[in-house]
Amino acid sequence: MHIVVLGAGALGGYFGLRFQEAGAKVTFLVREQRAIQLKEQGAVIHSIHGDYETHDATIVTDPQQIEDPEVVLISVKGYHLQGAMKQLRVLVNKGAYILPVLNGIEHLAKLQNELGKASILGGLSFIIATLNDKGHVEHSSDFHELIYGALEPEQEAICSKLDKLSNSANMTGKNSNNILLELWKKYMFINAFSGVTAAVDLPIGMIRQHNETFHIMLHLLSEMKTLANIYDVPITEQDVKEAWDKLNNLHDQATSSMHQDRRKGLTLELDHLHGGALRLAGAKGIDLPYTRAVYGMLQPFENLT
Ligand SMILES: NC(=O)C1=CN([C@@H]2O[C@H](COP(=O)(O)OP(=O)(O)OC[C@H]3O[C@@H](n4cnc5c(N)ncnc54)[C@H](OP(=O)(O)O)[C@@H]3O)[C@@H](O)[C@H]2O)C=CC1
Ligand SMILES: CC(C)(CO)C(=O)C(=O)O
Repeated sequence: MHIVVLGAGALGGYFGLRFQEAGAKVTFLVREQRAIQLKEQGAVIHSIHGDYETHDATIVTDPQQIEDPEVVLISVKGYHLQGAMKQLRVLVNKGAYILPVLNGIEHLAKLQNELGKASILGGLSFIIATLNDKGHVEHSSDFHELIYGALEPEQEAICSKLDKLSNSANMTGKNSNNILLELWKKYMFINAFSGVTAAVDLPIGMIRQHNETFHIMLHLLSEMKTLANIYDVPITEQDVKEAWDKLNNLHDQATSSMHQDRRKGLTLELDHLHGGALRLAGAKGIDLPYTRAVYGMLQPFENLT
């Protein structure tokens, strides 16, 4: 199977290399600086599930060079999605399906509108990974789950093929028959987890020691449930409870990619995540006060670079 990874950062680097390790053909479509770094430093995963390293990854900067792409795993940050659209269009025209694994929800409609519904699969991931100063992937969670699923019936065959590959790789793969619901559950979770960890600049363990602070996460979960329900996505109280249990059980040092970005002074995905939720709420005439407050607290840190 030929997988193209567009956005060979923490997430794309991790899953792309796991696919390569499992024997798939993988092409990393990157920008110039990242191409230089990957060629100089190698493509490397450090992980509690086993390290992997290669110095002969296929790295290209021009999508025209890619032949017979089957699935494009796109793992850029929300604020870079529009900039990648031209490259994606070239790959769709060559017959590829697009598997976005960004957090959030707004990107799905954007991709479907620009590239057509038939080409866009649903996808998300549970993993805690970041790039170190050599551009190597540092994976620190015991989970490394990639979830994908058909948004249109004719996409089921490619999802099955991807599932077979994922299940032979060093990762947890899941072919979901309700990927939209999974996406919204993840969106609910991430807005609570990333919002508070990034706003107070602390990992989950310290937050749990302060009841009032920790409970802001519960309010955020609840607002995201309300929003999902307004959009006819049947997130239940049980789903909120499961997300809350998860927040209670993460290891003390666990934190969000948005918080890691804040620590590094990088641009935050704030507009894509919390901003997106506020836009969706506004379109239905409701407000999300906790989400708005977290959004306001994080805005000064959104674009420091
Ligand atoms: N990291 C994590 O643990 C998790 C992240 N996520 C989500 O996954 C998504 C990606 O996050 P993450 O991997 O952490 O982000 P990173 O910043 O580590 O990686 C994003 C990569 O995208 C590249 N990129 C941006 N635009 C383009 C382009 N036009 N062409 C080629 N490459 C491009 C960047 O390259 P360049 O170096 O050129 O800027 C960068 O390497 C986000 O939506 C995040 O919320 C979800 C679950 C967990
Ligand atoms: C919550 C987590 C760590 C799960 O994958 C995540 O998606 C993120 O921080 O971006």
